[in-house]
Amino acid sequence: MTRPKLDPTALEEALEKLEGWELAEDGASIQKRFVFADFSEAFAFMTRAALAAEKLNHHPDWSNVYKTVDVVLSTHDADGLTELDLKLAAAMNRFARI
Ligand SMILES: C[C@H](O)[C@H](O)[C@H]1CNC2=NC(N)=NC(=O)C2=N1
Repeated sequence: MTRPKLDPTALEEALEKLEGWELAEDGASIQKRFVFADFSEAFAFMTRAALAAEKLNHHPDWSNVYKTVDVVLSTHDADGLTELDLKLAAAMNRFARI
């Protein structure tokens, strides 16, 4: 099911509450760099995030180098940002704090 794109005001408000997330240069995705204590912590985060992504049927574009995970979220089906990106971003912030 494709969700509607967020309007710019709703997006701005949501981003204020999502610590560390910012609008990417393309304006159609949000991004955050997570830096962990070591690779093991980074990979544990990715495992949790991957399970949450599967549950939401909404998947991150991400890369991992050692203890750093760079994440870009967008809704490819909608060519932009939807509620699903905010949900996954919030879940990732929770997992990064465990
Ligand atoms: C067919 C399947 O439901 C879709 O391709 C889903 C899968 N995961 C997805 N993930 C993301 N980030 N955006 C999508 O549009 C998307 N679509």
